[in-house]
Amino acid sequence: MMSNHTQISNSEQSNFTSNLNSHVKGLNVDYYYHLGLNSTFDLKSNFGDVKYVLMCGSAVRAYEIIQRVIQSLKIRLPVGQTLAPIGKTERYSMFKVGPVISISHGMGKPSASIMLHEITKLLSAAGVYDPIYIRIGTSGGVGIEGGTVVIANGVVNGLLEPYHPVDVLGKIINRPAKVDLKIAKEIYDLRGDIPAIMGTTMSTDDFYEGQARIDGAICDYDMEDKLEFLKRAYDAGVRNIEMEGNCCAAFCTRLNIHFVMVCVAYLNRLNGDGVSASPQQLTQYESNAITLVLRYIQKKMGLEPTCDSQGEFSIPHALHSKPLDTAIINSGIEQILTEEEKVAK
Ligand SMILES: O=P(O)(O)O[C@@H]1C[C@H](O)[C@@H](CO)O1
Ligand SMILES: O=c1cc[nH]c(=O)[nH]1
Repeated sequence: MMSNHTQISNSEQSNFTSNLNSHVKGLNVDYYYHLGLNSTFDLKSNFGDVKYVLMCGSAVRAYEIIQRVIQSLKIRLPVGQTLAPIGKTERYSMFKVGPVISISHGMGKPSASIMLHEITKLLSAAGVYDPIYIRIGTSGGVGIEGGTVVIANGVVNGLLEPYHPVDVLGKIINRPAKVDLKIAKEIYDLRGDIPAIMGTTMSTDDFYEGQARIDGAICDYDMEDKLEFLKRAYDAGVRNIEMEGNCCAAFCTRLNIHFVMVCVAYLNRLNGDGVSASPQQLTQYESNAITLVLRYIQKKMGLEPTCDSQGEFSIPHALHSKPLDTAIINSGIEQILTEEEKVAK
């Protein structure tokens, strides 16, 4: 069932800079404080060629994504150079190769919103004209199986409304949250062997009560209430639930920036709440969403799509999950052993 909230936003080419806060233009120095950068850096030569801004919650995934970008766009780093995050990394991790930025936004809308303000001002100062922002996330599926990628054709908040409410000067502004349907459809058409659907994504303010889980530390409803809500969401077109999409969509809609969201489902929330898939499975699930986006970028850059659904690079599982019994203290330095290393010992 298609969403009631399916909407098209954004023109073919968008000069988002003309929509930007005019106060910023009057600043001597603009500080992108949480990125650890400011407008006195040579932004034009370092960021002027950016076209794609890939966003995700986790810093580890941002690194994985940029590694996969390097491979799929066949970019060769200058000999002797390795990839390093740009700016400071306490809050976000940002990487750039060619026309692609991969940046983490942390968990939840407040964190995502700060990153969006700062990266967008930075790109504007760098002279970037028409960027495409793509959130590559994880989510809980509603009526779909783990591993299925949902390309959002609409975004709603936890009240099932197609807005992102923002508190400004003591009042709530309900900003419309739209996705670029043309790009979303183009990505969907590249799904090939990857299980993918288009559907509405619900963005909540919380992982537990906000997503109708019954396994949080607080829960004032029962299983029947939970399923009633999830079924109501399903009937409204919702196919997955995450925590940043409506904020990103509303931000981009307000500035006329192309925005799409590609989130893999970790589980079917109609069957349970706990994320019980193995680290290997979760890596593969995340890879599905990354692969789809890389296929799109390859196509736009006139390259043969080379990404198979297994991914060409994956995070060592040890980075995803560090079982307690594999952590040892060695001369004061904590080491995490992989299964292979344990066997070797
Ligand atoms: O991009 P990620 O995987 O961080 O997106 C979802 C929404 C929350 O940030 C987080 C909750 O587990 O995952
Ligand atoms: O159920 C889930 C899984 C990942 N991220 C979410 O926000 N919810």
